[in-house]
Amino acid sequence: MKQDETMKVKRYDDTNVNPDFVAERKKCTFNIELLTNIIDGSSYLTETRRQAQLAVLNNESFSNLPDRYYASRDEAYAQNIRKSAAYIKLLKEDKSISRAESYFMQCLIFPNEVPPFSLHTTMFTPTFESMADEEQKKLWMPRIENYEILGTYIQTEMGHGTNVRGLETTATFDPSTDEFIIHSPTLTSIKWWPGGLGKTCNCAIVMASLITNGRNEGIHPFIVQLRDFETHEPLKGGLTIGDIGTKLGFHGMDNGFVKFDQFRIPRRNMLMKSAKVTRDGTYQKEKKLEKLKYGSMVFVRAMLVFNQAGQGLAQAVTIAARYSCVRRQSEYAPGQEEPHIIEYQAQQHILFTELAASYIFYIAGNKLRELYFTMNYDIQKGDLSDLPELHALSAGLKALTLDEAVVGIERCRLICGGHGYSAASGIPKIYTEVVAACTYEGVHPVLYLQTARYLLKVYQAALLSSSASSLPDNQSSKYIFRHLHSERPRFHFPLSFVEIVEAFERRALMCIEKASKKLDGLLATGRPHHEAWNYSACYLIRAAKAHSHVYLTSSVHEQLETVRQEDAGVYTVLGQLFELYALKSIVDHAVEFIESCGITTDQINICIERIEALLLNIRPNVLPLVDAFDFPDRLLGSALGCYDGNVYQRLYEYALNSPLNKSTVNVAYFVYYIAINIS
Ligand SMILES: CCCCCCCC/C=C\CCCCCCCCCCCCCC(=O)SCCNC(=O)CCNC(=O)[C@H](O)C(C)(C)COP(=O)(O)OP(=O)(O)OC[C@H]1O[C@@H](n2cnc3c(N)ncnc32)[C@H](O)[C@@H]1OP(=O)(O)O
Ligand SMILES: Cc1cc2nc3c(=O)[nH]c(=O)nc-3n(C[C@H](O)[C@H](O)[C@H](O)COP(=O)(O)OP(=O)(O)OC[C@H]3O[C@@H](n4cnc5c(N)ncnc54)[C@H](O)[C@@H]3O)c2cc1C
Repeated sequence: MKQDETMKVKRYDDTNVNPDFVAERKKCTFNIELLTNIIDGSSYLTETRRQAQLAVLNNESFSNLPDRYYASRDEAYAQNIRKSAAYIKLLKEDKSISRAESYFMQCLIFPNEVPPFSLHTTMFTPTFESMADEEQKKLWMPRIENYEILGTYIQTEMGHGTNVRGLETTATFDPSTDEFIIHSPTLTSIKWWPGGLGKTCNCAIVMASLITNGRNEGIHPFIVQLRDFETHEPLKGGLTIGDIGTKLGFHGMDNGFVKFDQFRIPRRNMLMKSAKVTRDGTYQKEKKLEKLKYGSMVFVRAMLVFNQAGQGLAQAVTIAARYSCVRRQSEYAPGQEEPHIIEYQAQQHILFTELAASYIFYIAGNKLRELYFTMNYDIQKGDLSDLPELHALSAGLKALTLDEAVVGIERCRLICGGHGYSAASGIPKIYTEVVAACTYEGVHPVLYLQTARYLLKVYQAALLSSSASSLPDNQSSKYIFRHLHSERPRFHFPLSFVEIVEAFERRALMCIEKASKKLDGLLATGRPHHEAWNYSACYLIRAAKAHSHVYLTSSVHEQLETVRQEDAGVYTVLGQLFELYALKSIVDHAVEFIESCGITTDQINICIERIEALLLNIRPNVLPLVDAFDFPDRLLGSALGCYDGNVYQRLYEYALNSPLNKSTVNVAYFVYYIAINIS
């Protein structure tokens, strides 16, 4: 990114800070900057992020006016298009902007928003790059990279989302014209939900059943132009397109529908890297590359762990923590000043356990992102051996971290009392964005079952192997094999960090064994496989969750081992958060740990006592721990969570700006009430 010499806006206003915050920040026992580097991934990424954020704050085209919480849907969409236009212009003009810089800029330009063009970068382009052949890339990529083509990803239909093989849209090859005919044969086959489809995008990858020579060859991707490149009108020839209407959140996003009525596209618009239809209609495929078509789903699922679960929860925690250090309530000691609500143990238990979870998701999410890019490098070159592990991990972690994050965000809102319910707190917006991610890219029961399907295969292979070296070289195979072929360790309380990871692994292995036994038991009674699988679902989902917890604890433990060499202060606070998250999970799933690790209820009680001690340990650092996330105020968009802690002034300003306050007597009240009931 080109450096801007005129950068003048500071990311924080550190004048006029609430004195309570000044006192809190003085209690800090560790190097905040070092922890920020860990959260970002490196000091280089911290610096990159800050520069990118400054560039956004200095650019008036990216302001959020009119106020984002008062905007109607039309206004919210228009604001997003205005900012998108400026952002895309910038990306086109400054080719030195890196992928990381553009990512950081986008997060701040569209705070807690998925903007209308985002499907272009997250799904349309990656799917095209992965599924198009070289000639197709040469033809299309320049216009895609130049944003002349703005694409979305069209898979889901009104009647089918999860069951991709059950999609009804057809792409029938017509050899007489060398074209595919895209068609929606029923009401339920209307494509429904794609982001940016309603009003914004001019092209799409459409997933449809390929039919040639009378045979249905299954779901394949096609690139389809939807709108005229000049007038932006939907193309003629069989398209009905629109916006699907208001949703729980995503107000600035035009999720859309499209009905195809015998709409024709050239044969070469089928993406032909792993399968093709020749001029005479012959279908050919490379079986080994078949699963590449699922690739963009794996990508987004892997990114959602740090981007939505980690960042979303961390933002809610930051808001709740800062507010808790300002808000005073109730008489604690008779006759004395009301304490800050942060001093109540009940508040600490919720706030600090969510703080711990946000650190775990952020750090594990960063590691998953790195793992994705490492593994995907080989996958794109045609070596798909890591794909099952990556698919299982990204599916399970997307589900588990988002499940826990949305509950955590709501708990943060609740511990802010009444002001948490105001849009001004910023938490409702965070919630509606993050909870959407629990649905898109796959609903969670379905994703857990995908993870479990893989785990049972790994388990069977580990059972039959006498040496780990004969198994695939990945984390799942390693820990499952190791614990399957070794004695259960004796656990000592309080648990060491190494023992914590071991305990999570033993628990996961037990859950996998139980799921396997359950399935085998049902099969042994003569039930068909699909039925036995369905009635093992509760066991299978427990196994997938337990396995995902193994990744969370082991990857953060790995991070801790590195930090230990570097800085004692950061190691101590990060260790406290790790222990708190792990112990809370053990207590929440006590039955599974008692059974799998041979521990007692008394030892669970030791964990409960230890959690209370950790709350006291964490208390002095609470504000520095959320400061370390380094969220600019604009990103949080919160009167309660600003860096300077001037909560009440901002709440008052927010209310004064309410459109309802533009007049002293509202016209509706005058017309409908006074006119009818008082005159
Ligand atoms: C800090 C530095 C920054 C650096 C820069 C970072 C860059 C970051 C960039 C971006 C950040 C992005 C942040 C994200 C922002 C979010 C924006 C997103 C906006 C919204 C997008 C929403 C898009 C959508 O929702 S698209 C629709 C998604 N739909 C689904 O997910 C449907 C779910 N259903 C399915 O996945 C499948 O149909 C199914 C798997 C459930 C069932 O299918 P099936 O019946 O055919 O499968 P089987 O069960 O029979 O399995 C067959 C076989 O295939 C394997 N399989 C299945 N899925 C996959 C897969 N995805 N990958 C690989 N393999 C898969 C399965 O395991 C089976 O294998 P076997 O070997 O066992 O046979
Ligand atoms: C905000 C948002 C943005 C989206 N963006 C896009 C997009 O850009 N492009 C796109 O193509 N799609 C998009 N989608 C669609 C999304 O991917 C689907 O909604 C999602 O995959 C779920 O499919 P469905 O809605 O058909 O639910 P269904 O598949 O009907 O599932 C409903 C419920 O049934 C249960 N269930 C279903 N199948 C099973 C099973 N096999 N086992 C156990 N339980 C099951 C689950 O509890 C599930 O929650 C978006 C959705 C949302 C909410």
